[in-house]
Amino acid sequence: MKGVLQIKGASGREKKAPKELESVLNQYFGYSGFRGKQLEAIEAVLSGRDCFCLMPTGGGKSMCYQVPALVKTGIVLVISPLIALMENQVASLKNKGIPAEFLSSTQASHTKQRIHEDLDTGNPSLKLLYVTPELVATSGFMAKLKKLYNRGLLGLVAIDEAHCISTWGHDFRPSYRKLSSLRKQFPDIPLLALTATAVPKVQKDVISSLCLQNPVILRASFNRPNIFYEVRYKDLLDDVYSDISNLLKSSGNACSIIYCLERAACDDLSMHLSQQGVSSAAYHAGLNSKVRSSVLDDWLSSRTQVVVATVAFGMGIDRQDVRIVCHFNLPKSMESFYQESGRAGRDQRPSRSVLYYGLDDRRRMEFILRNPKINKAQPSSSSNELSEKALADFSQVQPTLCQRSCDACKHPNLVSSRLEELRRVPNCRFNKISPVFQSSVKPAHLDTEFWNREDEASISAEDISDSDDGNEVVSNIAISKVPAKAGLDAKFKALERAENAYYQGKGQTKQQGGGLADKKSISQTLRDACRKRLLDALGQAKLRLGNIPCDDEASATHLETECFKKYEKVGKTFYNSQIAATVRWLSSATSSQMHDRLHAVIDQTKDDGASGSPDIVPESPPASPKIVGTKPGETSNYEADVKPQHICKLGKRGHSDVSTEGAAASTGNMELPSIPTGNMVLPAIPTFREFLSQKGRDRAKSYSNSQPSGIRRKSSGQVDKEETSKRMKS
Ligand SMILES: Nc1ncnc2c1ncn2[C@@H]1O[C@H](COP(=O)(O)OP(=O)(O)OP(=O)(O)O)[C@@H](O)[C@H]1O
Ligand SMILES: [Mg+2]
Repeated sequence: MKGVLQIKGASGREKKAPKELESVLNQYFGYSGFRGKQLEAIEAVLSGRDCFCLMPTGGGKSMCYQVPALVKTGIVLVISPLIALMENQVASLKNKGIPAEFLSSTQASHTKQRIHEDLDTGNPSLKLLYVTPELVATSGFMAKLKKLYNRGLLGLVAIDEAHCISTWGHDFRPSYRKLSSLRKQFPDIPLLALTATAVPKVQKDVISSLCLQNPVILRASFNRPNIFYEVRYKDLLDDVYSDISNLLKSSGNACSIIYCLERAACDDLSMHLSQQGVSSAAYHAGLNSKVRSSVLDDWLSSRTQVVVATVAFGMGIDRQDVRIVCHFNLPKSMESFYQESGRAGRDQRPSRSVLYYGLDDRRRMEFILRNPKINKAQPSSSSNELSEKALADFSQVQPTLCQRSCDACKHPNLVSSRLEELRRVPNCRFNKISPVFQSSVKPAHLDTEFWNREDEASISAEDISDSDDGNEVVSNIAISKVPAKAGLDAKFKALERAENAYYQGKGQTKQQGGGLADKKSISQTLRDACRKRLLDALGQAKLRLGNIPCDDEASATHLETECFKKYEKVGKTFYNSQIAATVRWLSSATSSQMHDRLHAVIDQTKDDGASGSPDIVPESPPASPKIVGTKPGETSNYEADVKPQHICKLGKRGHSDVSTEGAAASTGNMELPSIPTGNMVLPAIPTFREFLSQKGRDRAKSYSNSQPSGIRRKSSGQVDKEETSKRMKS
């Protein structure tokens, strides 16, 4: 050891000047300064206070107890849920010359003995001891801790991944419950609870379950600005395996993790990737520990580029330069998604999260979450409640605007058109549900590992343009840049380029310059027309939903003003798109969503019976992400099933925006067939592609597109009804 600072004095309060702490950080870890809430957490525990520290994945929570271990008298006991996590941290600390060990069933008995002997001495050399919650629960080990405590040698107890104590958390571990006695057992030793969970309910639960006393509560920002979030739609891809292998190849050997729901899918995908020349290996609990260990070693040392794994891989894996995290299947909750995707870019460098969204996957996940027998970790007594909770968590995998740190915000129209395609493509498939969701399917077939770490424990239309005139450019895309026969992909690519150019070039400059070319401005005539359009859609919605106590005119004005305020500086292209998105939203919103979005108008109607005015649109949206989606137990009709979802990170503004739903937007006033929803016939909204077609027809009369949508798709070579039905049969 490089000479741990020798502290004289009792183990309770040992305050250190920030400068001193920084020098320890620098000396042992080579970092120049503290991140996030590290310093506050360290100071809290050094002053003898309990502390609840919430920092994002990769935020540096470990440092909150590692630095105190170097400046505090006695041992820091770290309770950690995974052996692999402990192994990693201990190895890394030892490399830095810091005396650390872990105790677990996997340790050789002579190693355990040596550790115990050291603990028994009057002056243990150990500074950090990592243990599992299971071990802490044993009377033998508790007796040992008591001895240490009585001798003034227990300096701090850190509970890592503390959300595991909460049944509301995404990683509940029953053994964590036993940690509730720590506060009583060691009354004057600071307890430090660390987690990256973003759910307030879980946070409260952690604090109360651990009986933290008057804790210092620290919450760092959860934004991960270096991660770009993107969703790809399986149902729109010809070959998802090729797509994923191209993604990985184009990243140039970047270190990556792909998460799959099932073990077999890991093996299968890994094999495909290897065949395509991508260095990959599968990792899941079905492999023996030797194999898993060697897969992990190879990946950590860059001999393998990609690990294709179930969730058994990851918690605590500290590889800083993971550039891509893919979800081959939907994660089970927003929290899980945040945690798993958060394994990318721990070095703060630009990284990607790519989620492959499949409609079958969604149904599959809902099935699993509803089925307590598969959901192994659920205590039987509360399985229904937890199933509902799990489904509610899953439904949170929903839109939230993040201001261009995700595909929906950076390429709204691209996402819009894809979502639109998705909504229309697999119509027939929705009616013939994938066999796995039929009641005859036996849960046992699902070899999933998404829930817990048992194995480890036992062990958007006018559109964005690159010219001043959105219409012109969109037409150009439709006519010249992308030939009529070009594949959908080529169109998407062209759109992507146009969107990029918009943001990189004039679009932004203009925005910053504070002026819009006249042709981009939103005229009063346009606004009136849009308001009328919204009014019609609102009328339809009220017919469908019944009693919504809002004044139609006021509500339409309210919604139109929302769209206008949002895009007045950007121009009519975005504005139109947003209006179309809102029309779409009206065609599928539930009563509660309507109440949510129109609450200002509804309240006003209730209060004074008067119509609302545009000015009642709140400038600041609600502080917490709003869930916009199918609630558990809600209808699973066509609209609900294909309800577009995409994942955004928690926004920089810390709020969601209902209009993100508008990522499914399209525009134009073309005649299109209506979309049946239940007993209702809803107003049809043209797809973006249809919009392109319309524009092309108007401009050059060369982009004939008057056939029904199914035939057009076939000509585009992307989606073929016959093909779809063939796929269904096979
Ligand atoms: N102050 C700092 N400056 C630079 N890098 C840091 C700093 N503190 C920690 N790190 C590094 O950041 C990486 C992530 O740290 P750590 O594993 O503690 O994150 P975490 O918050 O525990 O994440 P997770 O929730 O995934 O466990 C580590 O490699 C760590 O060395
Ligand atoms: Mg950690």
